[in-house]
Amino acid sequence: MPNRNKTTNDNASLILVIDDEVSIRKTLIEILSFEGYKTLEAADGEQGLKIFSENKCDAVLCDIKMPKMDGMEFLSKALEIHPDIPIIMISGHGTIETAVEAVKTGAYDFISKPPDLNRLLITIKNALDKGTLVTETKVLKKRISKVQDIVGDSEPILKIKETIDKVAPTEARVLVTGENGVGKELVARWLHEKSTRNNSPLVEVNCAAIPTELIESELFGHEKGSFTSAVKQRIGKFEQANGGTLFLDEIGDMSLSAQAKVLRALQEGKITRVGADKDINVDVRVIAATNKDLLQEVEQKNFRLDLYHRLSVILIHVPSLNERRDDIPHLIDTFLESICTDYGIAKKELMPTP
Ligand SMILES: Nc1ncnc2c1ncn2[C@@H]1O[C@H](COP(=O)(O)OP(=O)(O)OP(=O)(O)O)[C@@H](O)[C@H]1O
Repeated sequence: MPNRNKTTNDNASLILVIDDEVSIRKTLIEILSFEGYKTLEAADGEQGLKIFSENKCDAVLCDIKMPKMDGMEFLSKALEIHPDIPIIMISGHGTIETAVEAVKTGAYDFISKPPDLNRLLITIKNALDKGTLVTETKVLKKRISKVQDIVGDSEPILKIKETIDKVAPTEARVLVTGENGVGKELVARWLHEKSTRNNSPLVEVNCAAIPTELIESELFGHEKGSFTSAVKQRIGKFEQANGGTLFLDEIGDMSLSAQAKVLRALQEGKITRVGADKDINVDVRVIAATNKDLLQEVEQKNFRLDLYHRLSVILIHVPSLNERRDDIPHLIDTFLESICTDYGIAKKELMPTP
């Protein structure tokens, strides 16, 4: 259990103190607790490593000379588990050179024994600030990073990647089919990313999520006053995607009247805002996706055959995981790693149930 001081709050940073000298360890714990930090303690590197790997520490203070596992060994093992958690070495007489070596290996800094209070607290504060910055940078990088990889090396996935590489740079429209969650949107994103349109926007419309009466205005925009709630002029998704790619997700759920207008936009490269009398030229590549069997929808007169032909110049079917079970371990591994990175914890391993 972490030691708690009455000024400690739940958001306080957790610091692990590893030192075999009880008096030094207790003093450090007392100072840190007094400053409002949460603390954990260990009497040697081995115990320290166990605690380190089981808890989400924010920083570590680690002595160099210790029984069982010394500070240097702890450092290299801890860096393998959590390379971003700052580790501050505590060096006694005769271990300064080793402490310098530790910093070269990856320790954040070192302080000398007996620790000077101000130097100790400043070093800890700087280390914690650095740790926070590293985590924030990682999260931000991930957020702005390009499209997530399509994970999997099953035959169908390799074939899909090959098709993406081949058709992305062309202007061909693509219809992506497959069950919910199989990665259709990911395929659409890669088609855009690898196209010459990738400096222009990829605009996404979930056709199933928009009420039928609003879909036309959503896609083509409207003029002020064209219907009761049209209080100002609005640009539609086709115009927003001009020069780029429009991803029409769940196209099988689009109303027949909207389908007719989308067909015209595809045939003529022109759209008309709802309530307007003039056409606007648009240069948009359309990628559509559906979990429905569109040809069956055509038979049932829910989907226009001419639109189907326009959209399905290239067909990419993404099979369900049930049909490509070999990809499951890769996906688990990827998601586990991504979640653990987000939470700043060591990567967990999943074992099959015995
Ligand atoms: N092969 C894959 N590699 C990596 N991530 C994947 C893969 N397949 C699916 N995902 C992830 O699963 C989630 C669902 O994928 P996505 O939205 O692309 O599926 P979808 O087929 O478009 O789903 P829906 O039919 O519900 O719109 C996303 O977070 C996506 O990144």
